[in-house]
Amino acid sequence: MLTAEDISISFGGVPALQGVSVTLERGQIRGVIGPNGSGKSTLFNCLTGFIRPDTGTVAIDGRDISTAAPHERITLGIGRTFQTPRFDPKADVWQALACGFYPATARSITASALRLPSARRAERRVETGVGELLERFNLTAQADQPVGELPLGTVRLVEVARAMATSPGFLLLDEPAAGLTEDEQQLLAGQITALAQADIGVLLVEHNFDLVVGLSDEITVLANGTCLVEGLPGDVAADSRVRSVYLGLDAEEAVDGERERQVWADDDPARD
Ligand SMILES: Nc1ncnc2c1ncn2[C@@H]1O[C@H](COP(=O)(O)OP(=O)(O)OP(=O)(O)O)[C@@H](O)[C@H]1O
Repeated sequence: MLTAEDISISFGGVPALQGVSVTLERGQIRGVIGPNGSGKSTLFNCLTGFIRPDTGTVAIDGRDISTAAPHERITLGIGRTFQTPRFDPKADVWQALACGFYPATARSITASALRLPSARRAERRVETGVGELLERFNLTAQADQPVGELPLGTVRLVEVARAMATSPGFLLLDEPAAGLTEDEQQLLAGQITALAQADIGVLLVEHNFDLVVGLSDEITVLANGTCLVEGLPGDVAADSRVRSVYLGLDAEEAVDGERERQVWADDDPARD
């Protein structure tokens, strides 16, 4: 289990997070939502090691990783994507995915230059791994296409696939649906569900409330740097505090909206 416990951090004396705790189990999808400035990205960055909280701990299966650097957390099993996908636009999909294997296959320049057996074995592992990712994420047809020429929905899939190169136990997605069309969101939702079915814990920091409600097993709602509500999607959607702080809906609208979402989720073959 990935846990963040009692995380607090201030910027210039202004609190961004105050005593926030979250857990993420393998196979679970946890949505993290909240208004702008509520602390979602800060929490994400504390989990991935880009920010060190003033107080609180981050742990995997009880092992404290609070002082581990971002690249160390990748090797410890935390994969991540970025709000704005980070790729060389000229790299093709195959090359973009191959980059994801770097933390696990780094060899010395000398070994590569001399074509030592260890370097050749590492190259073969990357080739096999990229082939598997292309297949798993239905990207084989785009393998030779430059990332910069792909639609945003496909780019985000490539990013998720790249994060899976290190076989993380936990995958943290930072606003993965931003800028996607409805169809692209559905495709992404199907892939996220499949990841959880493969026993990967997925943390979904996302503005798209409907997507989070449709996908998550549990939702954490942040407001003003604190955990406002945590619970099942239906309960969160109907919670009066969430409605007033986040949704701006009245009680009936929120409950009706949740019923509609439930029908949508039940009809969605991607969730089978
Ligand atoms: N590096 C920083 N320096 C100063 N203040 C920061 C920094 N990062 C975040 N903050 C502040 O911390 C608070 C939480 O910001 P954060 O970006 O975590 O919120 P968020 O919920 O992710 O917002 P959004 O939905 O707009 O991305 C905000 O008041 C923000 O201005």
